[in-house]
Amino acid sequence: MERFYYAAVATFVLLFLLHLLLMRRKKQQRLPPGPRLAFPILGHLPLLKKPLQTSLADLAARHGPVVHLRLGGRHAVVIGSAEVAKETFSGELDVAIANRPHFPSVREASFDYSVLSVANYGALWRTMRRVATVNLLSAHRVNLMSDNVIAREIRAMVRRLARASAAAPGGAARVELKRRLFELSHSVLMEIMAQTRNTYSDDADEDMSKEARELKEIFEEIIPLLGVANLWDNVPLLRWLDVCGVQRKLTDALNRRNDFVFKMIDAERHKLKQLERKNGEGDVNHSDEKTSMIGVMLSLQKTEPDVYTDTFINGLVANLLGAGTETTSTTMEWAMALLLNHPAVMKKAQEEIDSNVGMGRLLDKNDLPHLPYLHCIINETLRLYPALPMLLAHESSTDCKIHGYDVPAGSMILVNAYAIHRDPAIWEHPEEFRPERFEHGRAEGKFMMPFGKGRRGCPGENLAMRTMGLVLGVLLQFFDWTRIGDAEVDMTTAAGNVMYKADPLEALCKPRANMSSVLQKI
Ligand code: HEM
Repeated sequence: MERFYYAAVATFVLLFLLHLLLMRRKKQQRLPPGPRLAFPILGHLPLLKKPLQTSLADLAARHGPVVHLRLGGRHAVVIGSAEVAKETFSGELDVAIANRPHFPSVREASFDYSVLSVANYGALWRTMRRVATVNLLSAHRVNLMSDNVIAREIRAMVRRLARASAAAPGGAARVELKRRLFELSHSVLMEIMAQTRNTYSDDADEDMSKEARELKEIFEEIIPLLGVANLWDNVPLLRWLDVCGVQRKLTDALNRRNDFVFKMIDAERHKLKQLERKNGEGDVNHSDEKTSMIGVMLSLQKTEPDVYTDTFINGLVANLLGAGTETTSTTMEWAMALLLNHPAVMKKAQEEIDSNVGMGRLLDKNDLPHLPYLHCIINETLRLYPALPMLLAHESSTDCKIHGYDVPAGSMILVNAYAIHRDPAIWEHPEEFRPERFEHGRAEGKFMMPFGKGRRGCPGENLAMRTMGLVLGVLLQFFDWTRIGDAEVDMTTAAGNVMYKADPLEALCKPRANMSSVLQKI
């Protein structure tokens, strides 16, 4: 009994000393400044308004370029200036903040955090990143894809728009640009992943292959559920009670997504086997333009089956489709909205295309380097409306220092790209759409980060820039676009991780008179 008594006292004293040590360490820490008022359990969460990027920009205006918050039980550090962002994404600090925060809803959607965009910095992430950047999204593969997969989808879109215009009164069709651009981006990525149009010999005039449409519908179910699940990420009670059956619905939709992608992998495997039987195994080139991304990964599976499992392939396919579709289509939607509100800019871009490409053929990838003004329009759109205004959240794996402040291990790092791109100290008239600010290298040295920076920066930048250049270029080359009615397009942003336009964009589209002969041939 006496022994038990001494052991209990010793444990108590030890715990007390440990507590004192931790408190002392905490006092010694120099955390970044932040709001004093914090709520029990929720911390500063109730102070954050939507959209998050403007609410956090307001906090930065009060507390400075590095702000400390408590979000639920986590430390969070918000970076709001180009200078601090540059420092954060370089050298050792870039490594120290290269993890991703883990949330229960993300775990459900990501095979236990084993997909590229949410995996922690480590061996698995490195393998996925290498496969994505070297084998799937490299400049070489993007070049190969531009002439076939991407060009084919763009031609189909031009044909559909021309038909819709021909059938419309006055030859000008009312077009839901948001939906069209989303479907085009999704379809391009689906074709890159699995070439479903070829496999299932769909009518090339259909908006999307049967598979692309089905997967799009599953994604459309999952995304709002993840939005609702954000709440239970911070309030576990809601998760345990499974309010409104969100958990059940999410699990069901994710299972269907996984089954669907596994079926796509099987179909691609079957296609490759047939090809190998026909041509002899050694004679099938897995890196040519005809091989889909799934095909490339299946060839890697042959040499390293333990690494490139079907689950690995499934995770990467779902991740790239999810990460690439909304971002690319939303950026193009913003670009078209800006052009509709600035007809002189649209005209200047059309004149550039007419004089460099001519009127006898469809613009292609080789024309893009000769269309600098189009490039300026895309850059200016990315500056004003970065699709991921807060990037993706990072997490520090060790204690580190940002801008002289202590950042404890496990802190969430949020970077306000939206605020950085609109900093009046760097950009003249930052709220205005002025593509000319990028002309003749005028913006050289000015810091922008629409694709993030450092190790976790976007691996799809090449593909996104190529797709956006080709799609916007062709839309301007073939059609005149006008607003519906006299009012300016409303540029209000919706709340969310992706910066959507609150009102889906619609416009009137009419084939340009001098392009009719080329239109017949497409
Ligand atoms: C305009 C289009 C796009 C924009 C603005 C964009 C932007 C971004 C940003 C800001 C990040 C986060 C960077 C960070 O956390 O520091 C990111 C990550 C990522 N993006 Fe993109 N992206 C675009 C298109 C694409 C495309 C087409 C793909 C692939 C098909 C893609 C795949 C990814 C992946 C896999 C990640 C996670 C990388 C990692 O965690 O290592 N993105 N993107």
